[in-house]
Amino acid sequence: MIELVAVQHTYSDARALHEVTLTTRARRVGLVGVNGAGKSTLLSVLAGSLRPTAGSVRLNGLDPYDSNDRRRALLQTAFMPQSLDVARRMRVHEFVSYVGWLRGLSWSTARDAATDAIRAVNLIDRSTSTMGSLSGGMTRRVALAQALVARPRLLLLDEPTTGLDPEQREVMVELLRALPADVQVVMSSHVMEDLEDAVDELVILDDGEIAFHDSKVALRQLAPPGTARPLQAAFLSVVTSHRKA
Ligand SMILES: Nc1ncnc2c1ncn2[C@@H]1O[C@H](COP(=O)(O)OP(=O)(O)OP(=O)(O)O)[C@@H](O)[C@H]1O
Repeated sequence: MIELVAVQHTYSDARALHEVTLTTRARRVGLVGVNGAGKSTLLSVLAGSLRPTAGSVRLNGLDPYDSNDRRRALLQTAFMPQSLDVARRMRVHEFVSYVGWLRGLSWSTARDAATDAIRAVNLIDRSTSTMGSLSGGMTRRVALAQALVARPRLLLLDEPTTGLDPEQREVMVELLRALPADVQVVMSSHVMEDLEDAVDELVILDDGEIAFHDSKVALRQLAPPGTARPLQAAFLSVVTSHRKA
Protein backbone atom coordinates (compact mmCIF):
# COMPACT_ATOMS: atom_id res chain seq x y z
CA MET A 1 0.00 0.00 0.00
CA ILE A 2 1.16 3.53 -0.78
CA GLU A 3 0.65 6.30 1.75
CA LEU A 4 1.62 9.88 0.94
CA VAL A 5 1.07 12.79 3.29
CA ALA A 6 1.40 16.41 2.13
CA VAL A 7 4.10 15.56 -0.43
CA GLN A 8 5.58 18.56 -2.23
CA HIS A 9 8.29 18.82 -4.81
CA THR A 10 9.81 21.94 -6.32
CA TYR A 11 12.55 21.92 -8.98
CA SER A 12 14.53 25.13 -8.44
CA ASP A 13 11.68 27.47 -9.41
CA ALA A 14 9.05 25.04 -10.80
CA ARG A 15 6.47 23.56 -8.43
CA ALA A 16 5.80 20.01 -9.60
CA LEU A 17 3.86 18.50 -6.66
CA HIS A 18 1.73 20.36 -4.14
CA GLU A 19 0.27 18.87 -0.94
CA VAL A 20 -0.24 15.41 -2.39
CA THR A 21 -1.98 13.26 0.23
CA LEU A 22 -2.99 9.83 -0.92
CA THR A 23 -3.61 6.30 0.37
CA THR A 24 -4.12 3.75 -2.37
CA ARG A 25 -6.73 1.02 -2.01
CA ALA A 26 -6.58 -1.11 -5.16
CA ARG A 27 -3.82 -3.34 -6.58
CA ARG A 28 -3.98 -1.56 -9.93
CA VAL A 29 -3.75 2.21 -9.81
CA GLY A 30 -3.67 4.59 -12.78
CA LEU A 31 -1.99 7.98 -12.55
CA VAL A 32 -3.41 10.27 -15.20
CA GLY A 33 -2.71 13.88 -16.09
CA VAL A 34 -1.88 16.10 -19.01
CA ASN A 35 1.77 16.83 -19.94
CA GLY A 36 3.52 18.52 -17.06
CA ALA A 37 0.90 17.53 -14.46
CA GLY A 38 3.54 15.92 -12.23
CA LYS A 39 3.17 12.20 -13.01
CA SER A 40 6.86 11.42 -13.60
CA THR A 41 7.84 13.46 -10.55
CA LEU A 42 5.41 11.53 -8.37
CA LEU A 43 6.62 8.18 -9.74
CA SER A 44 10.25 9.19 -9.07
CA VAL A 45 9.30 10.13 -5.51
CA LEU A 46 7.65 6.70 -5.09
CA ALA A 47 10.65 4.95 -6.67
CA GLY A 48 12.93 6.44 -4.02
CA SER A 49 14.96 8.36 -6.59
CA LEU A 50 13.69 11.89 -5.88
CA ARG A 51 13.42 13.03 -2.28
CA PRO A 52 10.37 15.27 -1.98
CA THR A 53 11.00 18.78 -0.69
CA ALA A 54 8.34 18.17 1.99
CA GLY A 55 5.92 15.50 3.18
CA SER A 56 6.16 11.80 3.94
CA VAL A 57 6.15 8.65 1.82
CA ARG A 58 5.38 5.10 3.00
CA LEU A 59 5.48 2.03 0.78
CA ASN A 60 4.04 -0.98 2.60
CA GLY A 61 4.94 0.83 5.81
CA LEU A 62 8.55 1.61 4.78
CA ASP A 63 9.95 5.10 4.16
CA PRO A 64 12.28 5.01 1.12
CA TYR A 65 13.98 8.20 2.35
CA ASP A 66 14.72 6.90 5.85
CA SER A 67 18.15 5.29 6.14
CA ASN A 68 16.77 2.43 8.26
CA ASP A 69 14.05 1.52 5.75
CA ARG A 70 15.61 2.57 2.44
CA ARG A 71 17.25 -0.70 1.39
CA ARG A 72 14.16 -2.82 2.09
CA ALA A 73 11.87 -0.23 0.47
CA LEU A 74 13.97 -0.10 -2.70
CA LEU A 75 14.32 -3.87 -2.97
CA GLN A 76 10.55 -4.32 -2.98
CA THR A 77 9.96 -1.55 -5.56
CA ALA A 78 10.72 -1.65 -9.29
CA PHE A 79 10.49 1.11 -11.85
CA MET A 80 9.91 0.89 -15.59
CA PRO A 81 11.16 4.11 -17.16
CA GLN A 82 9.70 5.69 -20.32
CA SER A 83 12.88 5.01 -22.23
CA LEU A 84 15.72 2.56 -21.78
CA ASP A 85 18.61 3.88 -23.82
CA VAL A 86 21.27 1.95 -21.90
CA ALA A 87 23.60 -0.96 -22.42
CA ARG A 88 23.05 -1.07 -26.18
CA ARG A 89 25.78 -3.69 -26.63
CA MET A 90 24.56 -6.00 -23.88
CA ARG A 91 22.38 -8.93 -24.84
CA VAL A 92 18.82 -8.96 -23.56
CA HIS A 93 19.27 -11.91 -21.20
CA GLU A 94 22.57 -10.55 -19.92
CA PHE A 95 21.02 -7.13 -19.24
CA VAL A 96 17.97 -8.46 -17.38
CA SER A 97 20.15 -10.88 -15.37
CA TYR A 98 22.44 -8.00 -14.46
CA VAL A 99 19.51 -5.93 -13.17
CA GLY A 100 18.37 -8.95 -11.11
CA TRP A 101 21.86 -9.28 -9.65
CA LEU A 102 21.94 -5.54 -8.83
CA ARG A 103 18.64 -6.03 -7.04
CA GLY A 104 20.13 -8.59 -4.68
CA LEU A 105 19.69 -11.95 -6.45
CA SER A 106 22.64 -14.34 -6.70
CA TRP A 107 24.01 -14.57 -10.27
CA SER A 108 22.53 -18.03 -10.92
CA THR A 109 19.12 -17.05 -9.48
CA ALA A 110 19.24 -13.81 -11.50
CA ARG A 111 19.86 -15.78 -14.70
CA ASP A 112 16.86 -18.06 -14.09
CA ALA A 113 14.68 -15.10 -13.04
CA ALA A 114 15.74 -13.24 -16.21
CA THR A 115 14.65 -16.17 -18.36
CA ASP A 116 11.23 -16.16 -16.62
CA ALA A 117 10.83 -12.38 -16.94
CA ILE A 118 11.87 -12.38 -20.63
CA ARG A 119 9.43 -15.22 -21.30
CA ALA A 120 6.68 -13.28 -19.49
CA VAL A 121 7.09 -10.36 -21.93
CA ASN A 122 7.17 -12.71 -24.95
CA LEU A 123 10.75 -11.98 -25.94
CA ILE A 124 12.41 -15.31 -25.28
CA ASP A 125 13.40 -15.63 -28.96
CA ARG A 126 15.32 -12.33 -28.65
CA SER A 127 17.24 -13.31 -25.48
CA THR A 128 20.58 -13.23 -27.25
CA SER A 129 19.90 -10.10 -29.33
CA THR A 130 21.78 -6.97 -28.38
CA MET A 131 19.70 -4.26 -26.73
CA GLY A 132 20.61 -1.82 -29.50
CA SER A 133 19.11 -4.06 -32.18
CA LEU A 134 15.57 -4.10 -30.73
CA SER A 135 12.58 -2.11 -31.96
CA GLY A 136 11.03 0.54 -29.69
CA GLY A 137 8.19 -1.81 -28.69
CA MET A 138 10.61 -4.63 -27.86
CA THR A 139 12.82 -2.30 -25.84
CA ARG A 140 9.75 -1.29 -23.84
CA ARG A 141 9.08 -4.96 -23.14
CA VAL A 142 12.67 -5.43 -21.94
CA ALA A 143 12.07 -2.43 -19.66
CA LEU A 144 9.10 -4.32 -18.22
CA ALA A 145 11.13 -7.54 -17.89
CA GLN A 146 13.91 -5.80 -15.94
CA ALA A 147 11.28 -4.32 -13.63
CA LEU A 148 9.76 -7.76 -13.01
CA VAL A 149 13.00 -9.73 -12.62
CA ALA A 150 13.37 -9.52 -8.84
CA ARG A 151 9.63 -10.03 -8.21
CA PRO A 152 8.82 -6.59 -6.76
CA ARG A 153 5.84 -5.99 -4.47
CA LEU A 154 5.34 -2.55 -6.03
CA LEU A 155 5.77 -1.93 -9.75
CA LEU A 156 5.88 1.64 -11.05
CA LEU A 157 5.35 2.08 -14.79
CA ASP A 158 6.00 5.48 -16.38
CA GLU A 159 3.78 5.83 -19.45
CA PRO A 160 4.23 2.18 -20.52
CA THR A 161 2.27 2.61 -23.75
CA THR A 162 3.26 6.11 -24.87
CA GLY A 163 4.83 6.24 -28.33
CA LEU A 164 3.99 2.65 -29.28
CA ASP A 165 2.22 1.84 -32.52
CA PRO A 166 -1.34 0.44 -32.14
CA GLU A 167 -0.21 -3.19 -32.42
CA GLN A 168 2.64 -2.85 -29.88
CA ARG A 169 0.34 -0.84 -27.63
CA GLU A 170 -2.16 -3.70 -27.62
CA VAL A 171 0.67 -6.17 -26.83
CA MET A 172 1.76 -4.00 -23.89
CA VAL A 173 -1.82 -3.61 -22.57
CA GLU A 174 -2.23 -7.41 -22.66
CA LEU A 175 1.08 -7.84 -20.75
CA LEU A 176 -0.03 -5.30 -18.16
CA ARG A 177 -3.34 -7.11 -17.73
CA ALA A 178 -1.46 -10.36 -17.12
CA LEU A 179 0.87 -9.01 -14.39
CA PRO A 180 0.97 -11.14 -11.22
CA ALA A 181 -2.03 -10.42 -8.99
CA ASP A 182 0.08 -10.06 -5.83
CA VAL A 183 2.05 -7.10 -7.21
CA GLN A 184 0.72 -3.60 -6.66
CA VAL A 185 1.01 -1.65 -9.89
CA VAL A 186 0.97 2.10 -10.42
CA MET A 187 1.02 3.14 -14.06
CA SER A 188 0.94 6.61 -15.54
CA SER A 189 -0.42 7.92 -18.80
CA HIS A 190 -1.82 11.07 -20.30
CA VAL A 191 -4.25 8.95 -22.31
CA MET A 192 -7.09 7.53 -20.25
CA GLU A 193 -7.83 4.92 -22.90
CA ASP A 194 -4.44 3.27 -22.27
CA LEU A 195 -5.20 2.69 -18.60
CA GLU A 196 -8.88 1.93 -18.87
CA ASP A 197 -8.60 -1.85 -19.05
CA ALA A 198 -5.59 -2.21 -16.78
CA VAL A 199 -6.53 -0.36 -13.55
CA ASP A 200 -9.31 -0.24 -10.94
CA GLU A 201 -8.42 2.98 -9.14
CA LEU A 202 -7.56 6.33 -10.68
CA VAL A 203 -5.60 9.33 -9.49
CA ILE A 204 -5.90 12.42 -11.67
CA LEU A 205 -3.08 14.91 -11.21
CA ASP A 206 -3.41 18.45 -12.45
CA ASP A 207 -0.78 21.11 -11.96
CA GLY A 208 0.86 19.01 -9.25
CA GLU A 209 -2.32 18.54 -7.24
CA ILE A 210 -4.72 15.64 -6.88
CA ALA A 211 -7.85 16.59 -8.79
CA PHE A 212 -9.56 13.19 -8.36
CA HIS A 213 -8.88 9.94 -6.51
CA ASP A 214 -11.45 7.17 -6.51
CA SER A 215 -12.45 4.03 -8.35
CA LYS A 216 -12.76 3.79 -12.11
CA VAL A 217 -16.48 3.19 -11.60
CA ALA A 218 -16.80 6.46 -9.64
CA LEU A 219 -14.97 8.40 -12.35
CA ARG A 220 -17.17 6.95 -15.07
CA GLN A 221 -20.23 8.28 -13.23
CA LEU A 222 -18.91 11.83 -13.70
CA ALA A 223 -19.15 11.58 -17.50
CA PRO A 224 -21.99 13.46 -19.19
CA PRO A 225 -24.77 10.99 -20.15
CA GLY A 226 -24.46 9.40 -23.58
CA THR A 227 -20.73 10.14 -24.01
CA ALA A 228 -18.94 7.69 -26.33
CA ARG A 229 -15.73 7.56 -24.23
CA PRO A 230 -17.02 8.14 -20.70
CA LEU A 231 -13.71 7.85 -18.80
CA GLN A 232 -11.89 10.23 -21.13
CA ALA A 233 -14.81 12.69 -20.96
CA ALA A 234 -14.92 12.45 -17.15
CA PHE A 235 -11.12 12.97 -16.97
CA LEU A 236 -11.36 16.15 -19.05
CA SER A 237 -14.28 17.41 -17.00
CA VAL A 238 -12.37 16.81 -13.72
CA VAL A 239 -9.36 18.75 -15.08
CA THR A 240 -11.55 21.63 -16.29
CA SER A 241 -13.35 21.88 -12.92
CA HIS A 242 -10.04 21.72 -11.04
CA ARG A 243 -8.68 24.66 -13.04
CA LYS A 244 -11.78 26.74 -12.35
CA ALA A 245 -11.65 26.00 -8.61
N1 LIG B 1 14.34 18.18 -13.84
C1 LIG B 1 13.45 19.17 -13.86
N2 LIG B 1 13.85 20.45 -13.66
C2 LIG B 1 12.97 21.48 -13.64
N3 LIG B 1 11.63 21.32 -13.81
C3 LIG B 1 11.18 20.07 -14.02
C4 LIG B 1 12.06 18.93 -14.05
N4 LIG B 1 11.30 17.83 -14.27
C5 LIG B 1 10.03 18.24 -14.37
N5 LIG B 1 9.95 19.59 -14.21
C6 LIG B 1 8.73 20.39 -14.21
O1 LIG B 1 7.85 19.85 -13.23
C7 LIG B 1 6.52 19.83 -13.70
C8 LIG B 1 5.99 18.39 -13.68
O2 LIG B 1 6.74 17.62 -14.62
P1 LIG B 1 6.56 16.04 -14.79
O3 LIG B 1 7.59 15.60 -15.76
O4 LIG B 1 6.54 15.41 -13.44
O5 LIG B 1 5.10 15.96 -15.42
P2 LIG B 1 4.43 14.77 -16.25
O6 LIG B 1 2.99 14.78 -15.85
O7 LIG B 1 5.19 13.52 -16.05
O8 LIG B 1 4.59 15.28 -17.73
P3 LIG B 1 4.74 14.44 -19.11
O9 LIG B 1 3.43 13.74 -19.34
O10 LIG B 1 5.02 15.51 -20.11
O11 LIG B 1 5.90 13.48 -18.92
C9 LIG B 1 6.55 20.46 -15.09
O12 LIG B 1 6.24 21.84 -14.94
C10 LIG B 1 7.98 20.28 -15.53
O13 LIG B 1 8.36 21.29 -16.43
